[in-house]
Amino acid sequence: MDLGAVHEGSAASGRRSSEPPSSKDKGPIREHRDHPSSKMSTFHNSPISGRKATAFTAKSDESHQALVFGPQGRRPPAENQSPNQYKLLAQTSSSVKQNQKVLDQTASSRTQSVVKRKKRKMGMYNLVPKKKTRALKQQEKVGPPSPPGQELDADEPPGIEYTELALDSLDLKAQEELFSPPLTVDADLAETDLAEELPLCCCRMETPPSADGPSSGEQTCMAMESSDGMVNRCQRRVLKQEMMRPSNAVHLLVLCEDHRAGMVKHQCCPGCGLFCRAGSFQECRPYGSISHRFHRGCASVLKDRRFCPHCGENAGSAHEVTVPAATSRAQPEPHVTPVPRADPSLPATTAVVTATASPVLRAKKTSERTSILSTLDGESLKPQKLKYAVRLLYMSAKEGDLQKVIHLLVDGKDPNLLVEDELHQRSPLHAAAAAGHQEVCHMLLQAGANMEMFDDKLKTPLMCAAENNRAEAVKYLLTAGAAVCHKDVQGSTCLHLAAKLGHNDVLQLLLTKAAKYINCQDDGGWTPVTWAIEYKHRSLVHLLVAKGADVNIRDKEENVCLHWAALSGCEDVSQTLLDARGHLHAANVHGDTPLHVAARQNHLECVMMFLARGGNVTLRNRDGETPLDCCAYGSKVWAALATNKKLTDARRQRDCRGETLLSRDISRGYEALAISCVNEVDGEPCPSDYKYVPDSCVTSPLHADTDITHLQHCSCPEDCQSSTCMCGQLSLYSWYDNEGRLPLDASLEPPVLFECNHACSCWRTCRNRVVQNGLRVRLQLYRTQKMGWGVRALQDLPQGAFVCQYVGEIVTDAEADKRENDSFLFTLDNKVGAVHCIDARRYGNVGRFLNHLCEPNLVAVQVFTSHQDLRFPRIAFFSCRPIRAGEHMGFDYGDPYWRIKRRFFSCQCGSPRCRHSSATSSATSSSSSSSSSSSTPSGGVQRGRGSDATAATARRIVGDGNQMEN
Ligand SMILES: C[S@@+](CC[C@H](N)C(=O)[O-])C[C@H]1O[C@@H](n2cnc3c(N)ncnc32)[C@H](O)[C@@H]1O
Repeated sequence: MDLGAVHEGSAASGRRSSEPPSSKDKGPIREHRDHPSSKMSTFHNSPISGRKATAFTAKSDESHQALVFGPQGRRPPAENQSPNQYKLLAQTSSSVKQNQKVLDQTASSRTQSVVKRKKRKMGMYNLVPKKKTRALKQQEKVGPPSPPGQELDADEPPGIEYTELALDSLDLKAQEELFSPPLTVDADLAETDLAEELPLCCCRMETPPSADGPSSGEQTCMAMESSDGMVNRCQRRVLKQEMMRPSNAVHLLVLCEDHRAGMVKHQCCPGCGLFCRAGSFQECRPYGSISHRFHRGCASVLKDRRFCPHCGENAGSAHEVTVPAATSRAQPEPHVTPVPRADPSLPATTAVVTATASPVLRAKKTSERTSILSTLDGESLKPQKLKYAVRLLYMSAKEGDLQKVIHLLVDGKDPNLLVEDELHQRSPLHAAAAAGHQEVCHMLLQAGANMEMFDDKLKTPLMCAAENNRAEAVKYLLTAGAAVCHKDVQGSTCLHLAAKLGHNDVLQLLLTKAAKYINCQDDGGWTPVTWAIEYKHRSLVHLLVAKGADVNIRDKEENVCLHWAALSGCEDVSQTLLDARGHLHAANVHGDTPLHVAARQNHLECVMMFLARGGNVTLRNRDGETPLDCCAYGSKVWAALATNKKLTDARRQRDCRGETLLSRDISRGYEALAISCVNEVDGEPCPSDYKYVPDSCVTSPLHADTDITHLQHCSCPEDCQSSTCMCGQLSLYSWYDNEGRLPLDASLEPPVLFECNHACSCWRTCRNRVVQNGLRVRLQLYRTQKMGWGVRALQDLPQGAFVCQYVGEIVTDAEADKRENDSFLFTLDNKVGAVHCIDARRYGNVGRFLNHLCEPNLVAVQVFTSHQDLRFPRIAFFSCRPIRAGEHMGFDYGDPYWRIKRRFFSCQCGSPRCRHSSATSSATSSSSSSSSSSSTPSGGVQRGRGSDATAATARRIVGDGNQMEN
């Protein structure tokens, strides 16, 4: 990952193209990553491209539940045998005699049988399900024919020993698979896999001595020497009764000590059973000086390929050897060298088998009197096939061949040796985990495999499983306790690998144990979510972010996740990152913001998204470039950025005029529509010396009549949809038209309205309910030039529209007189009982900001809704003429108000017909002062008293209830 390189190489901008490489080009990121950072498409040197598929078709041999170690294709296990025993086969002496005829069979028939019995291999053991023992016993009798030379007499005595290893104790999925029919072998198996199908010789195995056999003194060696077409039988006496054979294709032989030694040295041809010690034969030398002898026609054949019948190496590499008969016995063993034992003190993780370091065996110079068994049983023999055996274990683990793995593990093969495999040096557990063979992993762990072993790339088996999307294997290894904290050579954890490769299920599994490593940075400073973003694994990004991935962690180039999202052009990912508080204006070491990167990459959607989320088109990087400078002139990205810049500039000019949004809703959500507050005049903050309340309140009991039985109500069965509805004996009918407007006659006083209420028979949706429905008009509180705060409409309003109420604290007249500030007092006087006022000074709604207009566009109307106590009408403002959006709204405070207030200030409504400006007030002062106590100007409802409470002389004009007296 190198945004700087992309930055530099951007074709869109063309910038930096002539510049020498900057210091960032030599940064640790590039050095470490070794990726072609000049191109976006090859951004990471991802293991995706370099990784070869390692998943093979899992092979499953016959269905098995228990493992029975016995001769191939021979007998089912005896049910009464004890588990956990591993014994070489015993064979009765009668069968030995019968086996004599095997020696006459041709080599070609051997190889054919090998091909036919693909799953019945020499040197391998069968797995027979314990529960199927009886059934298989019958099947075996009528089943696949035994190979030539291995046919059994129907009455063959049950003298063969079997050993069972109970698989049902393992509780593995493998049990199911073992019962399933064998899978077809993938035609694309690699050459090495083909080789693993081949049988191996069993030159170093022997049976226990048979009690039924002849005594040693009675028997001569059964070995047959072949020499250029001539076959000679050995005549030496047999000292030991243990039998041997080079392969299961030939019969067991009782041998003299000389031929026992020759057998161990692989001098007996597994194809025909004849010893190759003179004449012409093939010699395979798989590792250094080890020699495997066989006849040309006895090579194992599989898929038209020929292999050494001893070890499975390609027979093409075997050499034709000719040994003169006379010298054959005296020929030394030049190719055999001692085998050093692996140092057990060395840690398993460091044990690597290579061709050059492969130990080879020099067979013990045993005398004929030395027991070959002691040689066979001796540990010194084990490394002889070390490389091959370990590789076989590795390949078996890789292929998921559970039988073979178990066999090799039981045979003592080390599960912790690393094996060279294509690009890697890995342990069998790495291979099994990478291929997703959960049951093989389990078996290897049971055999002592190290779960935390590193391969040559410092990857653990868990990493291999994660990298290859092996969810089951990952789950198993996590359950088994595999550590999740390890880092490979690039500093990647298993989380990085899964995120990079888009392995959703694996990532979810890993997060259950590795959540605390979710923000772990690799050698480039990248976190798992960074990789998921770069490779556009959207669901993984969402998952990681939801699990707490920090999207603002800086990599070594100071990029945050949004830089990478901009680079990959993922608009939705960008959105997710911004929602997770990603820094849109974060600058990397080049000063580039995500908007610079998106612009340079010509990612229009990202650019538009960033702009929509507040991206700053004017920020400059270290080269002085804005995002506009980074994109191609005339492109869509350029157009989007240029348009945004124009709008931004215009807005800034407007901002210079000073309109500032002080509150998006002064009602704090209490009104159905938000009421914003702006100030474009001065620095006055949003009014805060009162509490916004949506309905009038009291601070001392008023005992309003809220008795429901006292309510006038309509008895209309449905609702009062008609303006002419006269339902009931009471004159409760709708003043409102179908649009909810109040038809007003400017020449008449506004009526007192009685809206339908909860005592009515109509529905709550009835048309005669407008004021009680609350605010329905978009209003704004704004700073006026000369009248302090004012209210304006943000929409056009027709005449008769309900605008808002005058809400405040309902107080008695006496209480009102005591109040210091009378600027927000509104008198409620219906000449019924004691007079009350609404004081919006301490508690109020938007109505408290309505100013006086000499040419008002609002009129105050008394309305009763939930009660009809005439002392406490609601004061509702309706538009008395059409109002344009942005128009200042106000009502006429009334002349009595101004007769008091003009001593302190004059009207600033600015109307050409203003009656209370300084100019007009002086002209009218003399006349008004003489008539102040008797005048009853209509329309004014605001109470005026003067700013000095002690000088208050105001008296209320009771009149029609809409006027006030001073
Ligand atoms: C109910 S408040 C209106 C809101 C007020 N403008 C504010 O800033 O809070 C009444 C006060 O507004 C001012 N006012 C209202 N109408 C006015 C006008 N036409 N000319 C001058 N001042 C006015 C006066 O100070 C008056 O006492």
